[in-house]
Amino acid sequence: MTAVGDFRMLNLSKFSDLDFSEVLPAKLTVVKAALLYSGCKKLSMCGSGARSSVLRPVKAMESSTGDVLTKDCGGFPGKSKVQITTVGDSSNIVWHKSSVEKSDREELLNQKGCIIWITGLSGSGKSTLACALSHALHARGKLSYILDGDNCRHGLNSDLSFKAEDRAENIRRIGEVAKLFADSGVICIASLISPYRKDRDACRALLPEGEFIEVYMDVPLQLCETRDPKGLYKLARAGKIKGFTGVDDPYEPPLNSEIVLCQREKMCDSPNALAEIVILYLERKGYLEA
Ligand SMILES: Nc1ncnc2c1ncn2[C@@H]1O[C@H](COP(=O)(O)OS(=O)(=O)O)[C@@H](OP(=O)(O)O)[C@H]1O
Ligand SMILES: Nc1ncnc2c1ncn2[C@@H]1O[C@H](COP(=O)(O)OP(=O)(O)O)[C@@H](O)[C@H]1O
Repeated sequence: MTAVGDFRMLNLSKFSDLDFSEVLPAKLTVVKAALLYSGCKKLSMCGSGARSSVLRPVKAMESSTGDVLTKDCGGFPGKSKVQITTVGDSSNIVWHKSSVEKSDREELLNQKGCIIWITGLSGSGKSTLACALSHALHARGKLSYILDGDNCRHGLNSDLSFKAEDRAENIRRIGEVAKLFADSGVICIASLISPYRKDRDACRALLPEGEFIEVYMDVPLQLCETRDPKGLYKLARAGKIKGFTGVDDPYEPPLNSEIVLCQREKMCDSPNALAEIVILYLERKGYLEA
């Protein structure tokens, strides 16, 4: 990391346990407050104490190509060398990097951000597992958030139908949102049918190796149909819902899921027991500590 500009480097690791409010002038107390609030022990901070009445955190940033971006998040005027790019249909855009990084947030939360992607037929127990898992993580002091396909279709994805390209867009959007949650340090639980392998794998590719954890609810269609808590299979069989997954629309089972939860008639583990399997995986992979 290259530091730029006129500033003094402060290393929080030296300050985090000390109370400077009595010995430092007011300007530096502002810095201390910003540092402590960030909770990031290795965060290097700098401020132009001599001229500014409010010290702002500044950190040098690098573009993906390695160029140093001198634009700071505190709005300092001065020369800026920025990387202007085009992504999809968005042209002339610039990636703004924050001085508080994923690792800083993870340290604050004492966990690692990741995505638990639960896939399976309607009625296979995705939402039930997502709730049990979120509850169990909460009980351990771990922050999680559920992105449920059904729920997202009430807002973010209410413009999408169940035809293949709309399902793909549904999955893409949830994947992108889940990626943001993971970057925030949260354990993001995405629970949606996501019937196509290609779409799930595209979401996996958005994250660094290991951070996308696919959980396959391996439950036979017949059992899902017997459960039918919303009566949707009955409507689909009666021809009143067209293109229902498993009935007249495809479901492509994952080939290499990190976790497969196999449920058969009269051989179903409780939702809490299934959640424990996922938690054990997270523990072993180090996701439940920073
Ligand atoms: N045609 C069709 N096929 C499958 N499911 C249907 C359909 N129409 C409505 N529903 C209801 O929508 C829920 C699935 O939404 P998802 O966003 O998870 O689906 S997908 O990932 O885009 O395939 C699904 O919820 P779950 O039962 O929780 O899976 C259904 O309640
Ligand atoms: N582990 C389980 N054992 C037995 N029944 C379950 C289990 N998980 C879920 N169920 C039941 O199956 C039905 C479908 O569960 P749900 O979580 O809504 O599935 P999905 O979100 O995949 O559609 C519900 O009636 C739920 O109570």
